[in-house]
Amino acid sequence: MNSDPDPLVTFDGVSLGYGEFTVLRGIDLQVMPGQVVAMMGGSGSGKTTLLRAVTGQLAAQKGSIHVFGEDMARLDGEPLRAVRQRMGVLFQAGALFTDLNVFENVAFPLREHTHISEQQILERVLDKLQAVGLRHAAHLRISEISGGMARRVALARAIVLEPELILYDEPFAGLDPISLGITAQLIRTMTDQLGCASILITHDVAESFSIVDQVYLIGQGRLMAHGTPKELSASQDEYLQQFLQGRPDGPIGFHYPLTPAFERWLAARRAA
Ligand SMILES: Nc1ncnc2c1ncn2[C@@H]1O[C@H](COP(=O)(O)OP(=O)(O)OP(=O)(O)O)[C@@H](O)[C@H]1O
Repeated sequence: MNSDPDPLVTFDGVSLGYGEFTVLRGIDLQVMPGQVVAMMGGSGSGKTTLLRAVTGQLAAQKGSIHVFGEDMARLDGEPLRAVRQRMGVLFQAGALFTDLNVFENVAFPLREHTHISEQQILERVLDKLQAVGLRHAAHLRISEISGGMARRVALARAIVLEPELILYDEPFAGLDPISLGITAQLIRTMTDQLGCASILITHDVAESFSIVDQVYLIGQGRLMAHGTPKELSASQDEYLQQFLQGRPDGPIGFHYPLTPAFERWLAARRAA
């Protein structure tokens, strides 16, 4: 009997981009149940683009993407919605509803997507708020909580449907060192408690390396490195070391790449 679990996400030779612009080429990756995986790379390297491909907002230009065993290129309408419902997504801004209190914000997906009773909603929401340390803040208005607390409410909302996969877009951005450490630990414990997998986009090497199982580093339009934090830290690769140490000079470029679209725009401007 083969007891290996199936991957939740598989990219096989994937190219991604917008129109004629290809951002990433030849991406192979796998996310297994129980794993926390970091997608890292410089600004504009394509991390958010990768996340959009996982949610099915962006189709592969080449190669194949499977999520929960489903070929994303073949899904739309109701089957695509069903796949998305198995994911929790935590966007950078968090986007809480300011006219609802903490409890109602977290209850929102349950009211939208399930038919469970008010009593069950109450228990489920309090349980998730407990997990992020905010059970006793359930009654507060969004204007009454801090930015760091708002992130945790957004996290509780992202997990309230008990997803099999959670996607985090820069969960550490703008957090003070303590909130940052708490958020990182929460991502790890949420993943372990729910038995799901988590993918996080981040620039934060120290914090993410302390909690993730796998790191994918993208740059120069491709996958530059992949491995455990320990493997990557031990690598002698110049690009990787520049990224990990945050050095300004090295093979990582600062300039946005030249594209035919820019050349056409400039030619038109000059001709005007
Ligand atoms: N909707 C879009 N249409 C066209 N180009 C886009 C679109 N979204 C992103 N891009 C381009 O794709 C490239 C990758 O962008 P992406 O947002 O994935 O980068 P990122 O790694 O998440 O960056 P950052 O860390 O700065 O948020 C950039 O060059 C960007 O200009």
